[in-house]
Amino acid sequence: MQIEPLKNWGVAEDKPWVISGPCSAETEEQLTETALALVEKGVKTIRAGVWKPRTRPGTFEGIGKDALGWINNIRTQVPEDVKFAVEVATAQHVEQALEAKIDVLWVGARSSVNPFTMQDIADALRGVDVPVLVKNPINPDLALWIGAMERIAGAGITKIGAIHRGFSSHKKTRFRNIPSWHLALELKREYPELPMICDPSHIAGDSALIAELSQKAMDLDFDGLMIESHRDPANAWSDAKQQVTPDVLSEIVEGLSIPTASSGNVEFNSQLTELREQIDQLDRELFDTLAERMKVVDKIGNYKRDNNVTVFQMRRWDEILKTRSDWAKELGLNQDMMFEVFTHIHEAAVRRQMDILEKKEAGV
Ligand SMILES: C=C(O[C@@H]1C=C(C(=O)O)C=C[C@H]1O)C(=O)O
Repeated sequence: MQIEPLKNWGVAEDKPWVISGPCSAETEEQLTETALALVEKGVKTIRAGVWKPRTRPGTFEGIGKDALGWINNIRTQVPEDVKFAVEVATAQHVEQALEAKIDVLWVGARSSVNPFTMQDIADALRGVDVPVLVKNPINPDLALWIGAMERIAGAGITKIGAIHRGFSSHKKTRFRNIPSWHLALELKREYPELPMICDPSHIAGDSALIAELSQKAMDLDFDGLMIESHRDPANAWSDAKQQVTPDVLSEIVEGLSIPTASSGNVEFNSQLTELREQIDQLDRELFDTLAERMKVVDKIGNYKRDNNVTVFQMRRWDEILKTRSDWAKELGLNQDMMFEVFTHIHEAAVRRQMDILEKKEAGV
């Protein structure tokens, strides 16, 4: 993918690039009042949901094309450098948004999940130069997210960015969509130039968590934030719980501490090098220990094979999870994290023992 660095997009002079505005454009008055209040607070990119993909039919599905006209009326009341962003989900949306000279388009999570939809959107974008932001698909599938962006890039768009809005999960957590930050970080590792925007509103589902998530995004070196705001969140026609007023939005942005990816401080850098050497040493020991553990797993595998005993041992596995969880607690480690680590280790152990068994079955 050929990706133009964010500094060349002409949208964000400072970090973070703040994109804010209502979940849905509801009335011209609501959109105008919200947008003008945001511009007054220094927001340079206003978002507005014009077409709304909703889970159930019969709920408000967006104003549609008329709202694009409202945006153009607002343009006459704000400085020229204020940009407008809308979500597009079909080729027709793209055509209408481009006709209305919308500055930034984004593709939502319910569209990026579908390669056919993405291809239709990409085909409609061929030959134009407009920034396109792609939200992660609803399920935690990094390849699908990358594939969605590749289709946009394939149409010749170079101003491509990713929006991390969290992932649907059956697990009940304090978030509406679980962040799984590691997927966004992995994307950044693969495409270092790719601008990364965090959407704390959809991760949170609750306006009270937005400040905390925005700070986390800054600490993880995200380039921007897309935050839903509304002049009167409690009476919003969609996503009422997660929208904030322009005043609160401004407080959140003002309250952020923006760390840089590196420091010019010599003392800091030498300390960092020393501590990283310690980490290298500890990781090496961790690997040595894991390799030792796998040798024991192999021995057990051989015994199981010779004695016709199943590889997977439920009771032992249960006991391991309980004791390791207690150890994690005792050592101040995150129990969920240790659960995940051990699940992977166990999976690898079972696979090794299965290989041993299969060799027997194949008569090796
Ligand atoms: C190593 C064994 O085999 C499997 C792997 C385990 C492990 O990695 O600790 C535990 C139980 C088994 O499902 C064993 O039975 O002890």
